[in-house]
Amino acid sequence: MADSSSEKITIAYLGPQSSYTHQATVDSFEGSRYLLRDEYSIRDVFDAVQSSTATFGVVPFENSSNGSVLFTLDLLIDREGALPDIHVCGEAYMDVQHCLLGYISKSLSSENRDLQSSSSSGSATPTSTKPFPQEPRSKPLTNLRHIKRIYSHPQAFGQCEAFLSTFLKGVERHEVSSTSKAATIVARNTEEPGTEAAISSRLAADVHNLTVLANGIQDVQDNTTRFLIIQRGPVNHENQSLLPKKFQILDESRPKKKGLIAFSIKHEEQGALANALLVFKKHALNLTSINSRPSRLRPWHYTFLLEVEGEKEFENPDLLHLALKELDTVTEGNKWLGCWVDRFGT
Ligand SMILES: O=C(O)C(=O)C[C@]1(C(=O)O)C=C[C@@H](O)C=C1
Repeated sequence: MADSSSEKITIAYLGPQSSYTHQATVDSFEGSRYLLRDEYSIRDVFDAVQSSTATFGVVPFENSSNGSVLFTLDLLIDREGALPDIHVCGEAYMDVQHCLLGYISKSLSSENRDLQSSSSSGSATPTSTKPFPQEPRSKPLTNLRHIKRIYSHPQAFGQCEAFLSTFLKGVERHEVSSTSKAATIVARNTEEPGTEAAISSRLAADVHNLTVLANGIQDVQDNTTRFLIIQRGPVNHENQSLLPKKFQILDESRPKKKGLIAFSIKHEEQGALANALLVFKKHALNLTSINSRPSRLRPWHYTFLLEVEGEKEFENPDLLHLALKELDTVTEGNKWLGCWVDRFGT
């Protein structure tokens, strides 16, 4: 699995540099034996690992306040069969504190002592669908009246709703491939500086020379994103040595392991989903999350992505094999998508 072109082990991540995924990758793969390479999209990270141009990939998986990253779920489900060898071999958690980045408008700088824009009272506006809207956690550090467009990753927009609907209500939103991509777009617009802003990290402000117009703008203080590390081929004891020690499945300091499996069921059969879930109960694999995505085989038919945790099954491939064989009898099809060390709380 080592890259033939060099001695280094290539890690592909969702870039450009200073994305949250980049920061999670730097934290996970320390040391000179790793070469970190940014990719344009989550799909590109999967493709790089599937085609072995990278040994491992790092992608966002879910956020504690805004839920699953659908792009990643869909690529794991792999409806077109283009990513048959992708397996998850690790996870990483990162605290995500979003900032609004841009430029302070020169024409409004004299008004900046009045920190709230005149069009905002600083309170979220009640609507019929949200009669008691959440109040924003932070206030702008400067006047935001000059901002006409905001760029960010869809996940980040979802995590900053209260701030946006209070201080940047009605401002055009542009979804881009990552928060750091958003920062590069804003930094490159030299024609109308000040009219664009990005939701991105403090690190991105430093890297792209942007001003922090507001910080901590996410809806909840404790905002964590979980990232997955992916590799080509199944996770087994032999191919663990390329991973940093903290991710190696035999590291006894963290005995709890997690696993991921995709399956579909015959929806028309009564109890089909319950029967599939019972297999995991029987084999002492505790279910920790379940996601469903349209299978696109027929309308209203779903593929389920199930995350399980346990100890002995992962240590013993025969026991796991037994559980999967049993699952074969109650599902329409299933795929084991890897297992890894539980790193929650590290
Ligand atoms: O855009 C980035 O910086 C990313 O790394 C992606 C991503 C995500 O998809 O969840 C990662 C962390 C934050 O939750 C927001 C965006």
